[in-house]
Amino acid sequence: MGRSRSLWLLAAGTGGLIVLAVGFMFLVNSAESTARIDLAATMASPASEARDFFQSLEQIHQIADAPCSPAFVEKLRGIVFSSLLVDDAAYQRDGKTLCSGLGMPFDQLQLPARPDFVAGNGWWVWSRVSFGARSAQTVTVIDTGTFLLILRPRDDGAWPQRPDELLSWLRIGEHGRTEVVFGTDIGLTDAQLHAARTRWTQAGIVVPACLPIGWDCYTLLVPWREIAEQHWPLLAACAASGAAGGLLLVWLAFRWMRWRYSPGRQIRLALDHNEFVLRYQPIYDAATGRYIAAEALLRWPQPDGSTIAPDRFIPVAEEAGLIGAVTRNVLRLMSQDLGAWLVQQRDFSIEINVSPEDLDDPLFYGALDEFVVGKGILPRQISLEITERRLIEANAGDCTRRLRALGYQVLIDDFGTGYANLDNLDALSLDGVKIDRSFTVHLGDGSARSRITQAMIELARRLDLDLIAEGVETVPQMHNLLYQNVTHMQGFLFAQAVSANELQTLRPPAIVAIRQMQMSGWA
Ligand SMILES: Nc1nc2c(ncn2[C@@H]2O[C@@H]3COP(=O)(O)O[C@H]4[C@@H](O)[C@H](n5cnc6c(=O)[nH]c(N)nc65)O[C@@H]4COP(=O)(O)O[C@H]3[C@H]2O)c(=O)[nH]1
Repeated sequence: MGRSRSLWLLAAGTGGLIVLAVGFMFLVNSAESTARIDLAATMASPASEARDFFQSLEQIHQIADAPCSPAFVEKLRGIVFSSLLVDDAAYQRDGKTLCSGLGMPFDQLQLPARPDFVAGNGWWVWSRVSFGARSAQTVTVIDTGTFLLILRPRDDGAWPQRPDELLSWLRIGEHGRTEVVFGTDIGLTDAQLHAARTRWTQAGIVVPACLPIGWDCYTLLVPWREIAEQHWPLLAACAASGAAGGLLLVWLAFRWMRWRYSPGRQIRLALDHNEFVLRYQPIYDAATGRYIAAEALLRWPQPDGSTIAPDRFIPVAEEAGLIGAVTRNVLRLMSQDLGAWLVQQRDFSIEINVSPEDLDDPLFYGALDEFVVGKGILPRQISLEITERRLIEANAGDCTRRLRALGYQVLIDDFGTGYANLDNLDALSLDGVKIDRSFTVHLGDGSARSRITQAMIELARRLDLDLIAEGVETVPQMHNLLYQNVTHMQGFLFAQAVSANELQTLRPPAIVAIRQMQMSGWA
């Protein structure tokens, strides 16, 4: 996945979550403001009722006429008429009602002997009192000592029964101050209320609201269900985008983890940290009795002292598109290790494994210029080995011709394992072939493979190709090769892959020297 695509997906995922968060904040905000408006509206009604009540009471107290005189009753009636809350008011002395604004028969009031409760200033309050004659209607009666006031029942008929409930609607303060308190407080402290901070609880959003000076603060619980019901389309959209964003991010995180710990990335890091090293396996020329070349073989040392073989990481590098970088790294290491030495040893060459992808990669040609020509190494001192099957698949004739024109040698690696026929080999323009170990191992054992090897050697010779036998492990194998005039050999019989320093001081093993003497008769 491309980097810019990942960034887009990351942005989309984060965007989804932001939409969810913003949408959710919006919902909460809207629920909050709705709740505050509701609160204010709910407050306004009992507050105005309370104000109306006290205003009426004050006006009654201010009537200067003689109690129950026609003028007094006239004024009382006027006050009662203009009040929304007070149904009637009566003057009483020594527990007896003497007159009332509307002339209501107060003796028909069925007031129980004990009031429902006594307010802070000593007023007696009866709630849900009914008239004897009109029992259907219930009212609240407040006895202030001098006056009796009949309060109209609320529209919803919900006059509370208990003093604390009544107080929750209409509290008569000690100094005549009107306070309205709702019973919705669900456990906020005064400090919390005054900070007016919205709280999220399991049940819903708790919205605190305080009325202007002198008024108490209230809380209102807006249940989640209510919020969801009111804003479900927005909620659904937010939830969908949030879920999509979340999934996208989880998926991206998963991909990132896979990338982070992928073998491809480990190889990239190993290249960046210069962790790879080269070992060189010498190639022996039985005709001259000397090592004439060496194959550069990559190794990946691990912190625990072990080494990862190229068979394991080269295919991964190819799959991850890193083989070009690996090959350039090999060229760099080789020129570092042996550049100066190769300038002294003009007859010695190094074989480098390259991948068909390298052949039309301009960076590869740049690396050849930099690490071969640029270090004074002659191009003919470098042989480029390409696996037979891959070379045919890549149809790389033009590239091999170009490389040979530049002076490099081109060899087919693992010859015999692919399907090169005469035409292929001719079209590829090669310098030589390396007989694969799987054939060398059967040399001289009379098997079909052994006969095929003979045929391959014949074929290469007819095409005038150099021959190198890989994987020579035993003296009979060496004999057999010499018998067939194959003199260039590579294998554990001669040497394993060694460091650059060891390569420069390596002597052919004794067994080879002895056999070489015998061989000189056959060659
Ligand atoms: N049993 C046995 N094995 C022998 C004998 N003589 C040589 N070998 C092993 O055979 C392999 C020869 O290299 P290859 O065929 O090019 O096969 C190489 C080559 O295809 C690839 N490779 C190694 N280095 C590079 C590199 O730098 N670039 C690329 N693209 N491929 C590389 O990895 C393969 C394996 O490399 P190595 O593990 O180093 O294994 C080497 C070498 O150690 C022998 O007598 N007996």
